[in-house]
Amino acid sequence: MRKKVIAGNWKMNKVLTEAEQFADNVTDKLPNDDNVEAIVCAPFPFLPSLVEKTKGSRLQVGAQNMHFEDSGAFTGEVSPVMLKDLGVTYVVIGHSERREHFAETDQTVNKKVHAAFNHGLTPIVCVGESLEQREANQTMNHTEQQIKKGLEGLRHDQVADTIIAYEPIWAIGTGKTASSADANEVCAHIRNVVKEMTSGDIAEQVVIQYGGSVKPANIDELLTQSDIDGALVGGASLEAESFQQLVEAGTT
Ligand SMILES: O=C[C@H](O)COP(=O)(O)O
Repeated sequence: MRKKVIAGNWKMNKVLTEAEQFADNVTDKLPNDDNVEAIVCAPFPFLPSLVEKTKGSRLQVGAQNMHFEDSGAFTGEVSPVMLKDLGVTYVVIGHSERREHFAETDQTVNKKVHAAFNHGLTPIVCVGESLEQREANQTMNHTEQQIKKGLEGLRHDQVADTIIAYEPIWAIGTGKTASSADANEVCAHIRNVVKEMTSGDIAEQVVIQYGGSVKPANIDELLTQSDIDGALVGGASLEAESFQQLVEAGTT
């Protein structure tokens, strides 16, 4: 059985004291269940403090982006070496907001995914279609291309360890969730693409999350779907109580 992975993506929210308060409220309340992984992907300035505060707890800490180079003249960027050195374990790569506002491409996603594995970080790779693409029936083809290009050149064991987040862009922060059946159909397609790229065994191991207006009220139904193994959650991950409820849902 694949474990459930519930990851909060705080995006550009909170100040340090709020981030620390969240950790203080959540760390000792998470379910003691190996079948669910709880991750919070926070802005860079909060990472050292969150890593410190979550030590020995079930809450893992992730970054929301990184550069693919180890070091160099890249003003304003953060490298995988820096994240690893801090004790960060996960990193979101290729979120649609980075693709839209910061010129992230499948090629940079691929370089970052390789860099993550080279430094012992687990990538959470985001894919998903726009409303226009969905209406033009391009959802399956678009997500397939994003997976093939984003994961190109990985060893099979690395593909197995990759977390894929399917996030239809039109469902992010809009309150519109894909129906659980529609979300599952795309996640199943993504698993099939992984199977074509690797093997049936590897495809069965890959964790595929759904993201887009997930909240405590709708997560149960999403997680009952055959190919949805967790959630990447923005807005509803910001409050400790709501995040905790989302993680609890992963235990059922
Ligand atoms: O990374 C998270 C997604 O962009 C979803 O955000 P949301 O839960 O606020 O819709």
